[in-house]
Amino acid sequence: MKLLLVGEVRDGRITTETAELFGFAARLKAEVSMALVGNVGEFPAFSGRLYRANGGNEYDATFHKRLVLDAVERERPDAVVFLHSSLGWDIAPRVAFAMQAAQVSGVVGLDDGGYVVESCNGKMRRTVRPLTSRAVLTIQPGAFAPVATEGTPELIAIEAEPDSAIEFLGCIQPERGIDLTRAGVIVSAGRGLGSADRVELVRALADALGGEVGASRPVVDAGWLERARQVGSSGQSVSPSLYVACGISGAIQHLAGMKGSGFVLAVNTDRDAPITSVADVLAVADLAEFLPALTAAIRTRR
Ligand SMILES: Cc1cc2nc3c(=O)[nH]c(=O)nc-3n(C[C@H](O)[C@H](O)[C@H](O)COP(=O)(O)OP(=O)(O)OC[C@H]3O[C@@H](n4cnc5c(N)ncnc54)[C@H](O)[C@@H]3O)c2cc1C
Repeated sequence: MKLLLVGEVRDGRITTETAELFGFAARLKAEVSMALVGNVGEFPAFSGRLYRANGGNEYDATFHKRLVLDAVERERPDAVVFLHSSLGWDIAPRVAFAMQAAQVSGVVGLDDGGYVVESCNGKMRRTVRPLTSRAVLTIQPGAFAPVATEGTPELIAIEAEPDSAIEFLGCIQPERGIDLTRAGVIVSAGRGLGSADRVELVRALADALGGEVGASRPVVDAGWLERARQVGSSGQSVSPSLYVACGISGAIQHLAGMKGSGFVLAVNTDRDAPITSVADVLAVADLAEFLPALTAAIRTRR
């Protein structure tokens, strides 16, 4: 199987998630080439063809799509693989349409010759198989472990007319108010809290442990905590020595941001919640009872 991986460049560097594309390819034992758009100082180490275009630092869907299609034309892969990122989910359908190829979005696993994708907001999984001879895939960050690759790629320039219907006006930098990446202890709030006032239970435990408060995305979307506290693929990636997940199911997008944690305590009423796959200890309990009891026990020992 031949895969054309579409790497990503941010701030002049290849993103760390790009290595997960190689992890996906390794699981399929596929032959790989890569397309890369943007000015970078160094290239990924692998043996294969690297189709690259300088410029294109300001994202433009039409231009990027044409560059990827130029690489597709030259490489003729069985599948084009993007990350399921804001770039991937914008360009992949355009490339799939141009190739008249099936598209499978947000792949989290491989099963029996098919691709596993999540549905119902991560509560279910489906396995699908493209019926076209070629396919376009996006893979969920965090789903495939990055692999170390080596070698020197053969560089091939790709080109396209920068002919767009959209003018780039500027970027808004995200708020960088709260840096969870350096926290030694993080106590994170999940939707299982049930209501905004229960955030205080999480905050009290974080204070008792001398740690920071984190959150899953629904908690942030509900406005219970600031967006800068979100942990996960579209939030911060953290690696504290202790991570306490309170009422968090363990969706792959959340695990992507916290699986580098040292010791993981999960508090959940569901003993089969996916968070058990990364938890060192699972307390099967109602957090409304468990968190105050744990906080009080820690305070008495200090
Ligand atoms: C493109 C994309 C990017 C995303 N990025 C992120 C991201 O960066 N971070 C992120 O977190 N999510 C992200 N998500 C959302 C993600 O898919 C999940 O929907 C989300 O992580 C679920 O949050 P949760 O675990 O808090 O809620 P749920 O999945 O609803 O889980 C709630 C948990 O609480 C437990 N529970 C309920 N009541 C109690 C109680 N009283 N006591 C104890 N436990 C209880 C339940 O058993 C359940 O396991 C993203 C989704 C997409 C599509």
